[in-house]
Amino acid sequence: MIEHDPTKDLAIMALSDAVVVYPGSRGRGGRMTALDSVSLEVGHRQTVSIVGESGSGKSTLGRVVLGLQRLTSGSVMFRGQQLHRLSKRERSQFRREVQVVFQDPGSSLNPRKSVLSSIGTGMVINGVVEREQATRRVEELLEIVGLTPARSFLTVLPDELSGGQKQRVAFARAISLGPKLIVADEALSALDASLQAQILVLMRSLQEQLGLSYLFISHDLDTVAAISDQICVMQSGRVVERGTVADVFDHPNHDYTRKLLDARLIPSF
Ligand SMILES: Nc1ncnc2c1ncn2[C@@H]1O[C@H](COP(=O)(O)OP(=O)(O)OP(=O)(O)O)[C@@H](O)[C@H]1O
Repeated sequence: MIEHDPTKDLAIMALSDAVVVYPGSRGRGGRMTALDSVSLEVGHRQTVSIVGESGSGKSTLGRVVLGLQRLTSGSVMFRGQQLHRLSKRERSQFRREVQVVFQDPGSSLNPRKSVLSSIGTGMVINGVVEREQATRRVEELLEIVGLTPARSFLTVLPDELSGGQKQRVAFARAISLGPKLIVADEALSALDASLQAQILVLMRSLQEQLGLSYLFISHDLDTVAAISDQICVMQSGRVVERGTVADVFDHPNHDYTRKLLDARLIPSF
């Protein structure tokens, strides 16, 4: 008989009335409420997108979910447990299971480290593979993210890769520790439209193959529409609208959402 695993029913990540107040906003003095009573859940194999203009609190939310920013009040739960109360063992599980891909892989990949080292070192340190198996496993990961022939990429340095290839390496590294959730913080924003489409295809395929969830942070409604199960629209630290792609695009309730939707119809020159 297959035993029921109760942790499977819990959201991977759940924020409840999350508030982050920065003590002084950069250079201007005074307090800045970057997150204001934000509640949201990311379920298994779900993509929840956070969209909003610059300064709306998206990256702060991403940092909270990654355990890099403490809440002023409210709670953040990882698999049903308060993030700041995890035991040492649970915290290391959290660090493996929640990964991030940033906008600029050029800055998150060490320019002096080969692709093999960038991906393999973390796996060996975290005990995911033995050192002797690392090369073979990195080759498998490179194949999964579409960098083939994988062997030809092992000794390559980040500067020798195109923007799209760097982002594929960033995803290979993110999946190397067996994550449940990837925070993609403007992960497509530095790419042109055709590369964005390719990375979106990759993200969906990784989601299907590995059962991943995504917290997808973006200012671009078009990429958000292509991948989301749920969209949260943020303004001034608050979630002002949430719903499926159809809800938000076809029946926006909030003026700010309508403004974002209208803005994307204006061609940029
Ligand atoms: N460490 C900090 N100290 C003080 N204020 C901060 C800090 N980090 C962010 N802020 C402020 O908090 C607000 C939210 O910032 P945040 O970076 O989360 O927004 P964002 O939507 O991700 O914007 P962007 O897309 O420009 O990164 C902004 O007004 C920002 O200036």
